[in-house]
Amino acid sequence: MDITVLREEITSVDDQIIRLIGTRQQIAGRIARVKYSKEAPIRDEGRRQEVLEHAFNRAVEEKIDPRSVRQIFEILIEMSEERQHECIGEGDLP
Ligand SMILES: C=C(O[C@@H]1C=C(C(=O)O)C=C[C@H]1O)C(=O)O
Repeated sequence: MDITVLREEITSVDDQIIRLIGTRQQIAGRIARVKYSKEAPIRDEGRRQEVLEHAFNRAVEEKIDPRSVRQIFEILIEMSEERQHECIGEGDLP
């Protein structure tokens, strides 16, 4: 198999991952508005742990390194909390 074709496959998967991250961020923005209307804090430690545990367990099932997957999800959660702060006008991104 030609490496160029395989790299095109990887690029296609990367594009899907980025699109899904965008979708996750949009949903986070909608959650921010619900929290704002209820005066609830953006960070929910219990839910964070639930998301991280779910990602870890799914990675185990998929036979991919669960610790690395967990790290990726820690970054995704940070990004979504940042987005939520932006949505309710508390962000500090430039
Ligand atoms: C999206 C939420 O807000 C925050 C972000 C989370 C996430 O990105 O998965 C999880 C918990 C919260 O700290 C939520 O509360 O569900």
